[in-house]
Amino acid sequence: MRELILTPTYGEYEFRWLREYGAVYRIKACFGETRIMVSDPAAMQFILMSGHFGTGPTLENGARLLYADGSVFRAKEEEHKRLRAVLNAGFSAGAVRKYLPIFERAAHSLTEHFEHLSGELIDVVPPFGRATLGTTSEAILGCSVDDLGDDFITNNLQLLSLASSQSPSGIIFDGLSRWIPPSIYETAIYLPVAPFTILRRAKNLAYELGKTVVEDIINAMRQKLENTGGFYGELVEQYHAADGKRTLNKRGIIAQTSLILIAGQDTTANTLAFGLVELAQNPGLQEKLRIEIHDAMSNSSARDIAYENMPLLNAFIKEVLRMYPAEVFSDRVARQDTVLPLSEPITTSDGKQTSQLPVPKGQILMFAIASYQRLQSRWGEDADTFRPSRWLDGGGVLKGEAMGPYANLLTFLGGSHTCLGWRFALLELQVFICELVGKFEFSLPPDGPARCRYGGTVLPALPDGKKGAVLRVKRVM
Ligand code: HEM
Repeated sequence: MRELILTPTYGEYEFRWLREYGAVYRIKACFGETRIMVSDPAAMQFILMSGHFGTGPTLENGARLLYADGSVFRAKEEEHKRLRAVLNAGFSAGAVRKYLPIFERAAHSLTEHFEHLSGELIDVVPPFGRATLGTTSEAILGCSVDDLGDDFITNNLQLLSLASSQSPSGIIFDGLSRWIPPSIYETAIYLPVAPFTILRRAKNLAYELGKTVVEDIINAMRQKLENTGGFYGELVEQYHAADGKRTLNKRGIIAQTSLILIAGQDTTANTLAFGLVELAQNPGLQEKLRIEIHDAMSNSSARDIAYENMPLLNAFIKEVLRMYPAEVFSDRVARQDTVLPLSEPITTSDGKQTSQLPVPKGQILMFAIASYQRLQSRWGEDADTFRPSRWLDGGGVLKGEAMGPYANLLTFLGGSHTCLGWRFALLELQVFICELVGKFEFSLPPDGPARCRYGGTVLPALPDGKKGAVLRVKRVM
């Protein structure tokens, strides 16, 4: 686990193990436990779709500390299906398209921020994080990032910094936590130590925010005032109009707040930052993309840009999502004795070849998304190279069965817990990239590009290891 998580650059060992041992192999975890790293496509599909696997202890415990009971992430089986059915309405293609003005306003604010600093070196990660927090909050809760209040923003920054810190003791605590009963684990949040104080406060602030938003919407409805409550406004209206079966009550709506704000923030902001770092390393690609953006803008008003008809933009986004999946791995646990089907046979430790791997109940697997997205059998010999043109010339993509909701990638997972906000993130990335690359040139700082390191998700890191990506930003239009 140390080699997997604590390396200065993410994947130093993992991608070597992938080439050496293939798409299924064992790694050592804490206290003698062995986990199975899985990036074989057939096995991953089975893990997602068979119902034989549940979320593993790391993800489950993390969610207990971060997200409210009643949030869609923590819900299981029928309750999860019910919540998804209600929440999907705010994240469908049509719903997300309605958020376009919100994304555009946020993109313009970034332009205003950057143009004052034109020619300077800027850490782009903090403004991106604030922008993505703002779009989610405006689209879903109907309130701007300023409405969230100083306490919320301060705690949000502390929370993200906490999530991005990794240490050997953290790995040991995680290994131990497997044996701690959930009820006891949940009370850990009341321990008087700094990390738990931040987590406790984050949960409380999100609850208070959700409660205020929902109560304001209800009051506005009573007074027959305009409902400006974003998707929460629609949910409250639905609840009052319907019999309650396919809707969420006040408590159910409030419970989604911490999850939705966190899930949509750093994931999207870091993806954007990684994308710009790649462009800064490849000025030719950056210029080609800028030309495509200027062409699209000159042929239509900003509001009518057909983002889906911009081949290089979309190839670029797919390649960023392939190389920098926020959730590089995720733990899963076998709910029963089962057998994993494999796309390619493996050689077991006793020298036998097999296309099926028996997995006993309780075994923890590492669902290795980053490795899957570097499989040479699926993406070609140059799977480790950032090359957006692979999506244009058709070489090295779409081999084998369909995976995930988008572009055969597992960046947004797949199966019943597929990222609720994947269309939201995609349109937001399209809008932000068009605005920023259309107007600014991004180049590298003297000390080179940000690294990619693990901190709960993968994140861009400065030479001292802190989260950040410094770029020289120069206005070009
Ligand atoms: C590039 C950006 C994003 C990436 C890479 C991403 C990735 C993911 C992944 C991998 C999961 C599954 C986690 C697991 O079960 O192991 C997930 C779940 C989720 N995501 Fe995203 N996400 C992104 C943006 C967003 C946005 C913008 C939102 C909302 C505004 C969002 C909301 C959610 C929610 C609510 C879930 C839980 C779904 C469920 O359990 O049914 N995500 N995301």
